[in-house]
Amino acid sequence: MRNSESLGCHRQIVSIDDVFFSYEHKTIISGLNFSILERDFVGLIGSNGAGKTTLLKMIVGLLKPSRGEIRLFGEPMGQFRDWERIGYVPQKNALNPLFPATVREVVNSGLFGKKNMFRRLSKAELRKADDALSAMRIEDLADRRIGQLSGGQQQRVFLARALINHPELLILDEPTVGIDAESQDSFFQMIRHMHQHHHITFIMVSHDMDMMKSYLGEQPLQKSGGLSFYVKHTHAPENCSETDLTHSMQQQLETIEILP
Ligand SMILES: Nc1ncnc2c1ncn2[C@@H]1O[C@H](COP(=O)(O)OP(=O)(O)OP(=O)(O)O)[C@@H](O)[C@H]1O
Repeated sequence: MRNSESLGCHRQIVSIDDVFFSYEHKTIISGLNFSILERDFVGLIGSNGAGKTTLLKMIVGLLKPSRGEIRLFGEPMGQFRDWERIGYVPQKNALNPLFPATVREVVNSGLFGKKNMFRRLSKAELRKADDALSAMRIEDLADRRIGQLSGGQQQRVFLARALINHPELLILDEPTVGIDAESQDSFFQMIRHMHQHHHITFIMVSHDMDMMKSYLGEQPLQKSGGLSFYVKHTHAPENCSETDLTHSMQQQLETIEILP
């Protein structure tokens, strides 16, 4: 784990403390320690089956560590309730063309969390949905069925869904699988822009070593089992206070406009 003395004024967004995870008797993650700081970009790399998705699922509370603790925004996972602060785009395969939901319905579903899916949306919520659609430049697809879109278009829809609550932490599990090289480039460009200008903290799993290394450096910051963590972290000015940073982040998020 990184030395907390060297962390400046950046808050810990995720801290993973001596975490183990097993499926039945097979140990997948063993004694993992890692901290993710505000505005870090963490690239998670590992071979098939190394445990990348398992780790992300633990961070978003879908799986529970067999041992050890994960804290989110300083709170133990069991007490954490602010799930709208986290956007998660799971690994996916292309949707069945018959999947009935429209793009707008999929994006809106990001607002519901654990609340009733069938309630009416308020005007403010509808505005948030419009903002997310236009940030991803998919307004013109709003009434199309998501199953009928290309892989790259579907990926934008899932990103819009994850962005609808203006998350502070965005977690992406292999977001460009099945997307052509040109669309992958523009996707990564968009992600980099969001990291640099909108101060979102990222955790991204990808098998695209070239992209990861070009943005995050040649060497991983840490290795654990089959997982390698490549990290780009931003340092705040020496004299900043936590209050200043949080305030400036809020201002950024209020005026979020994603694309360069
Ligand atoms: N529900 C499950 N029950 C039992 N074993 C599982 C389950 N889900 C995953 N595994 C196993 O756990 C290991 C880690 O899986 P995980 O999906 O985390 O790997 P990954 O690093 O994300 O791989 P990939 O790069 O292929 O997506 C694999 O060996 C997998 O077969």
